[in-house]
Amino acid sequence: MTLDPFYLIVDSAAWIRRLVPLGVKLVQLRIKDRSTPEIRAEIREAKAICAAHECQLIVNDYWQLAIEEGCDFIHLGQEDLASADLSAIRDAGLKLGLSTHDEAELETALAAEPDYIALGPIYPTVLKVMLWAPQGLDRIGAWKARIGNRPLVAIGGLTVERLAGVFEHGADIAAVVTDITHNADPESRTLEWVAASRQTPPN
Ligand SMILES: Cc1ncc(COP(=O)(O)OP(=O)(O)O)c(N)n1
Ligand SMILES: Cc1nc(C(=O)O)sc1CCOP(=O)(O)O
Ligand SMILES: [Mg+2]
Repeated sequence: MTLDPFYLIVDSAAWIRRLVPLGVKLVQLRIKDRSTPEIRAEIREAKAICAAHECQLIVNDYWQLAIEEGCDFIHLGQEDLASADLSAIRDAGLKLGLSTHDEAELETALAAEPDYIALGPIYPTVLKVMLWAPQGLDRIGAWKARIGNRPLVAIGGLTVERLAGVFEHGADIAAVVTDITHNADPESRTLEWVAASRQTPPN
C-alpha cells in the first residue's frame, strides 16, 4: 500500500465530511477529551466517509476502538505504544504508524516494526505544547537514512509553502493540522495542499 504524500489530521468526522471529498486520500482522526461513546460514533462516521471516497483513515490513540470498529490503521505516540497491546493490534490486522522525536524513541519505534514513522515537530507548532525543540529540515534526512524503506512522515508547523522543503530533505509524507483547520478558508487551503503535494511529489 502506498500512502498519499498529503496527510490531513483533524479532530472530528465533521471535518472529514467537509474536506475529504476535496481529494484528501490520507486522513487521521485525532480526538482528545471526548467520551468513549462519542469517539466510537466519530470513528464509525469517519470510516464510512473515507470508504466512500477511497481515503485511508488512520485512528489516533484509540486502538481498541479502532479494532472494534473494523478500522485498519492506527497512529500511536510513544506513551500510547508503552500501554498498547501490539500483538492484539497485529492479530487484528491493523497497520501502525508511530511518533518519534529523538534517537531513543526511534530505536523503540523501529523495534515495533511500524508501517510508517513520524518525525516532529519539524517547525514550531501551535497545536500542542511540545517537549522537543523544532527538529529542522536536516533531521529529516538523518531519519530517512535510518528507517530504510518505511515511509517517513514529517509533522509540525507544516504549510503549503514548506512542503517542497520537507520532501526535498527526504520526507515521504507531510502531515498537517492548523495550516488547514485554522485557515480562514479550509476548503481552499486543502485544495492548495492537494495540488502542491502532487506538483512536488516526494523524491
Ligand atoms: C502523523 C502523526 N505524527 C505524530 C503524532 C503525535 O502523536 P502523539 O505523540 O501520540 O501525540 P497526540 O497526537 O496523541 O497528541 C500524530 N498524532 N500523528
Ligand atoms: C499532533 C502533533 N504531533 C507532533 C509531533 O511532533 O509528534 S507535532 C503535532 C502538531 C501538528 O500540528 P500542526 O500541523 O498544526 O503544527
Ligand atoms: Mg497519541
